[in-house]
Amino acid sequence: MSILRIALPIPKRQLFDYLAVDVMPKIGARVRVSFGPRKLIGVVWEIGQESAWEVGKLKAIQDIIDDEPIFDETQRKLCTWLAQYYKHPIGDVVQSAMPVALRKGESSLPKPIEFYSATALGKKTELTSLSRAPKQQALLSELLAGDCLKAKVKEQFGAAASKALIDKGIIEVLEKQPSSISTWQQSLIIQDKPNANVEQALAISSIEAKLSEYACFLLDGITGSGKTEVYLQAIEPILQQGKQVLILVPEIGLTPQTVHRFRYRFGIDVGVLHSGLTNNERLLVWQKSAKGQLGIVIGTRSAIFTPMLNPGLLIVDEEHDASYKQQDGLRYHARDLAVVRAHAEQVPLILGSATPALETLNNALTGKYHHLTLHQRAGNASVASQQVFDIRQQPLKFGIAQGMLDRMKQHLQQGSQVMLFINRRGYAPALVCHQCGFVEQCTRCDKPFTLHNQLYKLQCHHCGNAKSIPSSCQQCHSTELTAMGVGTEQLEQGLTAYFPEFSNIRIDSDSARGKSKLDKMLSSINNNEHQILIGTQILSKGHHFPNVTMVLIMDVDGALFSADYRAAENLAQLITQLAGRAGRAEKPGEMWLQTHDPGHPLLQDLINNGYAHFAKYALLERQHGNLPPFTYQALFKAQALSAQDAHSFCKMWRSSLIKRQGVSCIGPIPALMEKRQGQYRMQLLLQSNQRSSLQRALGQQLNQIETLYLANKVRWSLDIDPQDFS
Ligand SMILES: Nc1ncnc2c1ncn2[C@@H]1O[C@H](COP(=O)(O)OP(=O)(O)OP(=O)(O)O)[C@@H](O)[C@H]1O
Ligand SMILES: [Zn+2]
Repeated sequence: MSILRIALPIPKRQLFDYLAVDVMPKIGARVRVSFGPRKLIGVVWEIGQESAWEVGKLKAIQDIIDDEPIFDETQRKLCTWLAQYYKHPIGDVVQSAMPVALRKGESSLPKPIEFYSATALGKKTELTSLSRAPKQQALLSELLAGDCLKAKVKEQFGAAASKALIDKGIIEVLEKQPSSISTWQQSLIIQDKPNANVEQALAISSIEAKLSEYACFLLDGITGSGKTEVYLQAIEPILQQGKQVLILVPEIGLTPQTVHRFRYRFGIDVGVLHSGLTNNERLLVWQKSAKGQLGIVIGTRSAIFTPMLNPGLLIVDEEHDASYKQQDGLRYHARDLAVVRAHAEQVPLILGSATPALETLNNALTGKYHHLTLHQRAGNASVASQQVFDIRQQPLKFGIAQGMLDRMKQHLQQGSQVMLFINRRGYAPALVCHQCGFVEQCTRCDKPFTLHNQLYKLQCHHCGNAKSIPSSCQQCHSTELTAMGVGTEQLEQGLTAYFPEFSNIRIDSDSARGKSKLDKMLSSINNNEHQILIGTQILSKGHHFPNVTMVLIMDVDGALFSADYRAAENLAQLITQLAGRAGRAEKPGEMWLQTHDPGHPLLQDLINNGYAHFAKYALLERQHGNLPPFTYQALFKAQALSAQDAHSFCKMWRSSLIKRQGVSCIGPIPALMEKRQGQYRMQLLLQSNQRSSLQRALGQQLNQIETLYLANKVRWSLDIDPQDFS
């Protein structure tokens, strides 16, 4: 008898056996089953002849949702790899790989697509009669030239204009079946393609030589060197063959400008996937891509799961970016999964960055990846100069030294924009009592509260805990409470008063909440509406602001003394990316870095010799220190209300590990952030020179972990290739 092995959304590392009724579902299709008192949606993962359970007691599935598989063979391979490599329950992996709408049981078949069309009345309507409603007039004029997608109309003309015309009976909504829509292959064009420079041309031809097989390229090009142009020209022959391209970008790099560049060059619709979409919008891109109806799909991390009928090429832009690693649940790295996927699909993969991750760079230097380099800025731009500014013993105004304010003034007066980077949002990182020195702390995390003057609140940036600003000190009751340190809000306030003639804009996760808000802010910068740009990480990468000539990094000294071995790499990437925002067009640019430690070897090396030089030495250091990428790590984390419980749990787990030669285990030790949200956090770090030994040591014993004493008091997780030790 055939047994269906089904991946169910249950946190167990196993498949569940069921029987079919009448019709056999296909492997990779969704089915509904009852599981205890619950009804669940699962995916048929295997069909076998035997079961470890008594066949007579197996339940039959309730019904079949998909006639055709929604997971093809490659996707199933990827999920199986993810479950094995990250030691994660297969059912949960399969859930992560599916759009939310499919998890909920929605049909996987595309819905009819809605269009606006001019009615008979509309066709007779004079455009001039709408001259007092310019948006309606423009919309009707567009529709008189041909029908238009509902979503596109909403984006271009707004919902009000279309509603008004519908109410007047001038336009109507029509439905068409997706199959009747012309394919993108027919509308493919090549528009405004610049001539590649020599380095770009070399990179493009190396990629073109491997278009029909697996090959991984590191496109290692300095900021502004025209990596995106290399992607565009490398994609061209792929699209001309009718094949599809999947492009991953970091969370903060997916701007309308990026999408526009691809859409404009090829004149085709581009599928876009990001966290701001509704479940149905996501599903639609997924369906279209699976049916081959999209030539290009661009998206953030989870877009790596998008199925493609005719895959041709994968690209991971800014491959070093931390947002590619998921930090909860299935802790996968989308860049690494892209390598596995490219291999499974036998297509090439391009990893692009001005500041490659040391892992990736090592793979390129050892010949595992093809190393393509771009050393020069594209067009007429020159590389920005980089300097440190010694702020020891200098009075600071809202965190800035006078010398730097003078420098800013020169740039501003020449009509350029100046960008300031500060990694602390809010008004000030702490509120201190001037009398007794007491610092207001979050009791759940034992860390200082950040002062937010605009919200009139103290907020914990680790757990979100907030309270109103106290009027007196808890300890000595003095009312002299002072803000210590500088955050984005204070900087904005200070600069507004100091440079009243120039407009400034603050971009951080407080001010730019919501996708469209950030997009608006970015275009207002490009329109030169603001001269001073103040921002956190959000401003650091991927943006092309041609008029920025000076970048000032306020303070990164904290990162120079971090306990995390990746801190140096991350800091070097941040500084290089920030410097890369200056002087991207005709006007030359400069980057200044304020520091109390101007002679610090890392800063000196970076500034004098550049990222590539820094990275080579950092790799040597990692090698001597026996650290990744020369060793492989897994981090076991446990947290509980009592530090003792978390500690004991780690110890128990440690003793259950399969002893293997060459695998070391450090801990239990407290996490870098020992307490968070009222929970004490302990860690065990496993390390080995061989990936396979580490994988084997982790073995199967995770299955038994739930049976450990304390399992109900401790929350635990396992992070393979951890990036974050906090
Ligand atoms: N061959 C070329 N000729 C003329 N202009 C070019 C060429 N290649 C790229 N450019 C222009 O140079 C600018 C920078 O290119 P692009 O954005 O592709 O660089 P990038 O390497 O992706 O940048 P970053 O990594 O800093 O985000 C863009 O305005 C682009 O249009
Ligand atoms: Zn907190």
